[in-house]
Amino acid sequence: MQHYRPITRLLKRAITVDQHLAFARPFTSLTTTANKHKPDTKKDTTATDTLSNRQKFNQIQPPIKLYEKLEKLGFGTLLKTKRYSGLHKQKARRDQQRQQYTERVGPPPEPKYAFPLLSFFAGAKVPTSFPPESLDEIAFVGRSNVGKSSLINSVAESSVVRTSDKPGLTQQINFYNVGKLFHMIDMPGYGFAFVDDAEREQWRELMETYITKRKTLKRVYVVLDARHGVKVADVDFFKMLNSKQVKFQVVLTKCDLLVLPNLAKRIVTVEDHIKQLRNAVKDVVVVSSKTDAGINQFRKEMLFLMGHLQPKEFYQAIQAAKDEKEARRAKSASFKR
Ligand SMILES: Nc1nc2c(ncn2[C@@H]2O[C@H](COP(=O)(O)OP(=O)(O)OP(=O)(O)O)[C@@H](O)[C@H]2O)c(=O)[nH]1
Ligand SMILES: [Mg+2]
Repeated sequence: MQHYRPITRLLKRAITVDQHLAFARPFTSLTTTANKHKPDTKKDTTATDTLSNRQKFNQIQPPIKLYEKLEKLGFGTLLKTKRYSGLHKQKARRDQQRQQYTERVGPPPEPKYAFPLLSFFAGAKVPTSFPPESLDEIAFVGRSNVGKSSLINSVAESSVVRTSDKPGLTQQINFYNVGKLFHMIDMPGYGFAFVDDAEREQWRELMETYITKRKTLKRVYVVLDARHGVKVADVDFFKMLNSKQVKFQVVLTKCDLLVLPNLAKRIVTVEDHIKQLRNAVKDVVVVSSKTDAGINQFRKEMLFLMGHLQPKEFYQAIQAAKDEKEARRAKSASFKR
């Protein structure tokens, strides 16, 4: 009889935790269909417990709003299949309402936001080589090979930052100057398996010192590969940032490699992970450095965060000047021919 006591206690705890989660979830989409029907029965808890992670992932029902946001950012469209017919009906209704609104007010023009020229100005392997604190800073961290360096290139429309398809390319903290507005910081990847323990510990200490001691650091972007989502190393890093009271936001990259429904489900799972962390920004950034989907919006958010977002007309004028220059060049090229 003594052997069964701890197990029963554990089971009871599992049930209360599951019930707590079911009620704490802000979206109905977060509850899997299994616990949606009967959230508070003992039988049902064991049914969800037996589901594999893949099955739980497949059962997530992201809200229509999320699909609409992703379509607008350029991550493809929802297939017109029977499976998504309910969502399509909801969408058609909302489209009609929106059309009526734009007929009255006119469509909102979204300019192309731009960063000034990106340049490398310092690299640090030890904390003593950090450059002096001057402009505000944004840092990009994440596991190796998730696409941190590519993301910096993409937002700055640059090729200054070195990238590679082999993990572990960035091995020091690199500081980049964005015009003379602010700095972007590229970090080595954490949880990298191919370096020895001593080196991994040295990188961890270096990153932790930078993140916790740097007064000019305004935001840490934790980059995740959208295909893999949150891994154990990421959870540890989230906890570290949260305990040190460092404000951070999750960026899902390589989103071009997922179909739209899976991308929406991935976002829901990531939001589920960070919702309890006080220092996490609840909005998840979704981008692809390859197709540039979501990059313009991300650029706008960063400019706003750094206090350098100009009125829309500023960017519209830059774009108009660029288009004019391009048209003139095309005209003279055709004339020469
Ligand atoms: N399809 C796709 N590939 C990407 C994207 N972003 C990065 N990659 C690829 O992912 C690989 C790794 O990119 P990096 O930017 O070097 O990754 P990192 O996180 O800086 O890696 P470490 O410096 O090793 O920590 C490269 O082959 C990139 O071309 C993306 O949005 N979509
Ligand atoms: Mg890198």
